[in-house]
Amino acid sequence: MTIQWFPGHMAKAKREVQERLKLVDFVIELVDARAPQSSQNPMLHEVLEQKQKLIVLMKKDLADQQLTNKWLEHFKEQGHDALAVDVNQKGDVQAIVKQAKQMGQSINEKRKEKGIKPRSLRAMILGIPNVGKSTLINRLANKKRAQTGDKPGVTKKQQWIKIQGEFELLDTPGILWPKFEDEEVGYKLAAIGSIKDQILHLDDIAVYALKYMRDNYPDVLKDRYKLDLEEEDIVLWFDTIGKKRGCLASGGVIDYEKTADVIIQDLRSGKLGGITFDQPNR
Ligand SMILES: Nc1nc2c(ncn2[C@@H]2O[C@H](COP(=O)(O)OP(=O)(O)OP(=O)(O)O)[C@@H](O)[C@H]2O)c(=O)[nH]1
Repeated sequence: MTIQWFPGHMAKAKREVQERLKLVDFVIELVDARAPQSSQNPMLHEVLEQKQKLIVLMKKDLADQQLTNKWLEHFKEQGHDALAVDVNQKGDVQAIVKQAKQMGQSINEKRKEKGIKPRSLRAMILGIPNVGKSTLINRLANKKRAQTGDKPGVTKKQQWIKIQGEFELLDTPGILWPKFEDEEVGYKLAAIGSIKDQILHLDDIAVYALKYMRDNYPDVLKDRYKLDLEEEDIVLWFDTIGKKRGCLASGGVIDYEKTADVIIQDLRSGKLGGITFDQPNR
């Protein structure tokens, strides 16, 4: 299933999340480490009200490590607990459990001060499509549970899962829409695969990504694609990349669509190294 975010769907998603928020003590907000700002839901803070949250920057293995560290500092300066993870690293997943345990303890201490009996704390995972919600639930539960997929929009069903005796996690994550008012944010989200490829043209996404890399990661383009960055005509960049990667149509002409696809797949799979599209304090 792929979600298309029409106003009706957005209102329904908001309502569902608000309902389920009543059941939990804190939330684990997932953002994509490659675009920690653009991959936040625009109104999450409003929905959360006073609820404590742990921000988890997912897919750190695909992001620029230096910027990930800056983003962590940035979120901490804002008073949030924040962590960056690669779900394939057990230690990273364990760090979430440890942090959640600490949050639970501090919430329980506050309860105690108010004369409320401490109890096992409950949490839910929230995030935009394809950020890694189901994968993280699976890893935390240490089981193959929720269905996961490469395409945005594949999560269902509901139950509590005990996480190492430390807290209880709602089996179904809350899915919220990404930001899409701003065109540049749209390109960033498309580049990292958070919105459907059909919404923006593949070649426009590739052009956006190439220009961003020219400005922020020039060495990647020089090393990986041997591009002449003095050359301003992006079509010639496509020619170079297309030729190098065998993206040819009949008659030996460059297939630009195929070339765009190669660029995007290289980017999303991490073949170009860690790339991050949002910079803190910019
Ligand atoms: N490289 C990398 N890939 C990850 C990581 N976490 C998740 N993924 C991949 O991201 C893709 C999407 O993961 P899902 O768990 O299906 O994402 P979701 O947020 O549940 O998606 P929806 O069901 O669309 O809301 C999958 O291909 C995962 O393997 C990570 O830390 N690193």
